[in-house]
Amino acid sequence: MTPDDMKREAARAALAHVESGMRLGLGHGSTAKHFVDLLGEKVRGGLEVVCVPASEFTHDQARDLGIPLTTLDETPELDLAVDGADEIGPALGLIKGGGGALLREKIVASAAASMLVIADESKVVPVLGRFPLPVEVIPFGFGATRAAIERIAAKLGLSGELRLRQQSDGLVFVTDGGHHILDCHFQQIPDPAALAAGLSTIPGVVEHGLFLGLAKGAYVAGSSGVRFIGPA
Ligand SMILES: O=C[C@H](O)[C@H](O)[C@H](O)COP(=O)(O)O
Repeated sequence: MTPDDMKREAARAALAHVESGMRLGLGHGSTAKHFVDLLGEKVRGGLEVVCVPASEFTHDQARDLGIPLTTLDETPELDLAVDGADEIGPALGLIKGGGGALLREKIVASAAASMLVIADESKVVPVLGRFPLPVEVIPFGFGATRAAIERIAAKLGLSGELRLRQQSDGLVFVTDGGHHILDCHFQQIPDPAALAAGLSTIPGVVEHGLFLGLAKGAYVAGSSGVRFIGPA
């Protein structure tokens, strides 16, 4: 099985939680894309759901598949959000935002009664932080915001490069919300809750990619099949 096959199998497992009448949040990324594809097949077969996509990309994919869409303005409460992750750590703590969609993903996940993560086995880690933590920042005051993040990190004993995300053409990456992303190469984040609390005090930080206490379970696919990680 290729890593892409594994992602699809994890997505298929999560699909078993979807019932007619549900209001769903759809995440972003290569694993979430499989979920949306499979959901589209179910919708063509008669499943009735309404969905809030967490990115413009997912919106267009779902629309093209004929999946009924809504917004959090029309439908402020969702039953279930299904999304990928860049890392799955202890207690289902996550790093997300590798694809730049962390802000809308967190808004969508927070509006849902439950969030399920879908991933291949490579995403499961003993300590978060090997994947650079994406922090979404307002362009105004960028230098001051960056310095504030470094100070908060240093207080927690964290160091490493804070890299402004760029596209492959060298232009600065801009999120769907019009913000920039600083990828923080901390390597290890032993106390994610303390870092999340610190980052939330910085005015120029819109949101960060630490998803703590949001996921209720994860379907993780490896070469020997799919396993479920539940709450500790
Ligand atoms: O911003 C992107 C999201 O948080 C993705 O869910 C995350 O990066 C995982 O993406 P993938 O499924 O492509 O590994």
